[in-house]
Amino acid sequence: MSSNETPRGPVDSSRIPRYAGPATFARLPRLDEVGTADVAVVGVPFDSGVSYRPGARFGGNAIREASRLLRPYNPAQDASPFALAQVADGGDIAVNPFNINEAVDTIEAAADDLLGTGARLMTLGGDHTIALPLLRSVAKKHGPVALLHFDAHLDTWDTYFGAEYTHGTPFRRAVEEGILDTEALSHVGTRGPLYGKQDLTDDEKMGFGIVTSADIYRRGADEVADQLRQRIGDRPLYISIDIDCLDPAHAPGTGTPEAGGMTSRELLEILRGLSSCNLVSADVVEVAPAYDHAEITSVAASHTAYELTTIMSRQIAAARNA
Ligand SMILES: N=C(N)NCCCC(=O)O
Ligand SMILES: [Zn+2]
Ligand SMILES: [Zn+2]
Repeated sequence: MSSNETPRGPVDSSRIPRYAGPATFARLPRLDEVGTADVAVVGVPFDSGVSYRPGARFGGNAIREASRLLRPYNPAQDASPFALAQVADGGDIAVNPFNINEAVDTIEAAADDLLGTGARLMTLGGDHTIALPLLRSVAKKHGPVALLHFDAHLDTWDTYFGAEYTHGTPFRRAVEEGILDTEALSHVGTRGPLYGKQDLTDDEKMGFGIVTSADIYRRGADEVADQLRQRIGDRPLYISIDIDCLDPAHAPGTGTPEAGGMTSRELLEILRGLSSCNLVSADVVEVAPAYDHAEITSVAASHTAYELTTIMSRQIAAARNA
């Protein structure tokens, strides 16, 4: 979008019922309707990398359906994200469910194309495997990026059944490939049983800091966000949000649930506390609607993507006006 064009916003839900018509994220226009976008919301319906319950291939569309209720003004960040920048729904990246290596390459190539247009990516998964090709693509553009990884799990394990590309291994691969800025890597919301203490030792050696879900409970969202912001500084930042960072009470619809997680309120508040960070792209993954109830998980995921989109839109507008 050039500076003198007005972004095309969502369908007006006070005129056309919000439950009518096909779902795009937040009822935004499709990317092919606007040509190019500042923020492209894209689905990646891929879940061949999961170690337990499948179904995250349906996550993106469940998030789109749940996002019909989002409204255009975000009071928590005092911003109208879809007026500040052109946000559009880029549809789904069609990937091979039977060949993980090919799928990973397809995701990277599609992300290259979208980032090449100047858009930032707000990706809706899919399982966590997809973070690796997305990070590869982002790093081609920005160099090694800071990473905030919200998840119950470390996802820095080595292999499963000898497979390198799985939803439990993307961030180890990313560190090995040198595409992350190892001065600014954090897991947030970590909890639950591990394979052994070595998991933590290995993870620390890769450069990750850990904010556990218990830390968030004890210290509060504001203090945690302050600490994360200081660590990130003005580095280009990628945020990857595995919806299982939330307690199963707040996100039952996911493949590898762990008790004792943060609330959706805590997650949203931490994100709002990061609004000044240079967020270059983000993903929300691991929504598996078959295990969901009353859209609890997909509603939480839609609001999560909305906060992330708001952060990006505010920065795009600020840069444009600078
Ligand atoms: N990325 C997610 N959601 N889970 C990873 C769990 C890996 C395991 O089964 O040990
Ligand atoms: Zn997880
Ligand atoms: Zn994960």
